[in-house]
Amino acid sequence: MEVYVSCSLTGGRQDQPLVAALVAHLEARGHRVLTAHLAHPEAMAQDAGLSPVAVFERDTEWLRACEAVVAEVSTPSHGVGFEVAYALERGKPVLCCHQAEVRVSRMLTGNPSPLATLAAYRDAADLLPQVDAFLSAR
Ligand SMILES: O=c1[nH]c(=O)n([C@H]2C[C@H](O)[C@@H](COP(=O)(O)O)O2)cc1CO
Repeated sequence: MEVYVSCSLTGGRQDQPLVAALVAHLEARGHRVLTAHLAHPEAMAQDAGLSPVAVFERDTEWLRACEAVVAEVSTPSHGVGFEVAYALERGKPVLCCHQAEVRVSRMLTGNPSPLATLAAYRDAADLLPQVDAFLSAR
C-alpha cells in the first residue's frame, strides 16, 4: 500500500526513533512510505530548502495519493492535526498512534469517523502489530 506516515517536527522530534522503526517495518513489509524522509533525524533540515508552499503542496498531494495514513500523535503538532483532518475529509483511513501514558487531544479521541482509529502503545514491539492489523483491514 501507499502509506503516508505523519509525525511532529516543529514541536519536537522525541518520537523520531519510533517513526524510524515504523517506516523500516512498513517498507520491509512491501509498503511504499511516501513520507519516508520523516524517519531521518535531520528531516526538518532536509526540507529547509523548500518553501512553506512547496512543503504544503507536496504533502497534500501525497495525502491525496495515499491509501492510508499512520500518524504518530504523542507530540502535539499543528501539521499532524492538519494532515489527519485533511486525510479524513478525503476518505482516507487514519491510524492515530500514541504512547499509552500521554494525553491526546479530544479532537482526535472524540472523532466519531469510522475512518479514524486510535492505537495506544508501550513501545515499537507493541505498536507494529497494531499497524499491520490496521492496514490489513483496509
Ligand atoms: O518541514 C516540514 N516538512 C513536512 O513534511 N512537514 C509535515 C510532515 C509532518 O507529518 C508534519 C509535521 O508538522 P509540524 O512541523 O507542525 O510538527 O508536517 C512539516 C514541516 C515543518 O513544518
